[in-house]
Amino acid sequence: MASSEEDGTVEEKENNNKKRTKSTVATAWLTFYNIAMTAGWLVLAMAMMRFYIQKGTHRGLYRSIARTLKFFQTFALVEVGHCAIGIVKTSVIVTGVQVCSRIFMVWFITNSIRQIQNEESVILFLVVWTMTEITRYSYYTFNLLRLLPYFIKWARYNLFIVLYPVGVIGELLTIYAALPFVRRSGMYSMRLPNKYNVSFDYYYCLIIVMLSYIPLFPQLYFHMLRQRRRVLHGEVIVEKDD
Ligand SMILES: CCCCCCCCCCCCC[C@@H](O)CC(=O)SCCNC(=O)CCNC(=O)[C@H](O)C(C)(C)COP(=O)(O)OP(=O)(O)OC[C@H]1O[C@@H](n2cnc3c(N)ncnc32)[C@H](O)[C@@H]1OP(=O)(O)O
Repeated sequence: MASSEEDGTVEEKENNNKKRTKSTVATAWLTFYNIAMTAGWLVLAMAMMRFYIQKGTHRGLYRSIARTLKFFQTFALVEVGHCAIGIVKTSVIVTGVQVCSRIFMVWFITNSIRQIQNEESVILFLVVWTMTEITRYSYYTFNLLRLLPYFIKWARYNLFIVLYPVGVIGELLTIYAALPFVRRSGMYSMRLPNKYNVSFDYYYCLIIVMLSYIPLFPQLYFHMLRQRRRVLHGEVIVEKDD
């Protein structure tokens, strides 16, 4: 009897130790990841400012930062993994929609269609994304290190109120500007007849993507408003599971 109780205690201790090791590894990884992402977006911010100060125009700005942007925005896919394995308490769906829509904007719109790279709307969403990500990743970093200054917390949970809709406007105007080029070039499209007997029109796909902002964006925005109430005003929010 005594020995089985002891066994139970040993097992519990082992489990607790395993959990502690896991959470130390997870915290170390997240700290490294968030520092790297803050640095990446700071590099982008500085590159954009330097370009604009030196050239006095936004023309050519996208090309000059394209590689760094593609790298850091694509690397954000790791965040979907963080949610999936449970090391951050965030919905896989909410994070997945946010990250995938950004990756789509970078790779399948801005990077693929040279003719729209100098649109003002591209600069609009780039500036907004950069401000958001510097704030967001530095918030996570300082939070993990338990050194969070109030102004970063305030910025994380207030700036999005304006930046989120402005970013969406920049993204939608960019996709809209891409439509005529996509229609004319027939890019990423498959017309019948072909050996797969499949037809796909990227032009209509982009229109569907634009329309999908109508149901999806409010969900992300209200999610952030709930997070804001929880973090800044201490409200207890019961979120539905994925
Ligand atoms: C394939 C084609 C797809 C086409 C789809 C088309 C539809 C698109 C509609 C979508 C439109 C999106 C537009 C968008 O791109 C525009 C912009 O971004 S504009 C710029 C403004 N943007 C923002 O402000 C972004 C706001 N969004 C986010 O912050 C995140 O993306 C979001 C996933 C929404 C964040 O939600 P989350 O639940 O993570 O909130 P919290 O930050 O409060 O975190 C909750 C807890 O998790 C901890 N956490 C999360 N991540 C980390 C991390 N990396 N390291 C450490 N800890 C982390 C966080 O600390 C919280 O923990 P605790 O509660 O303990 O404090």
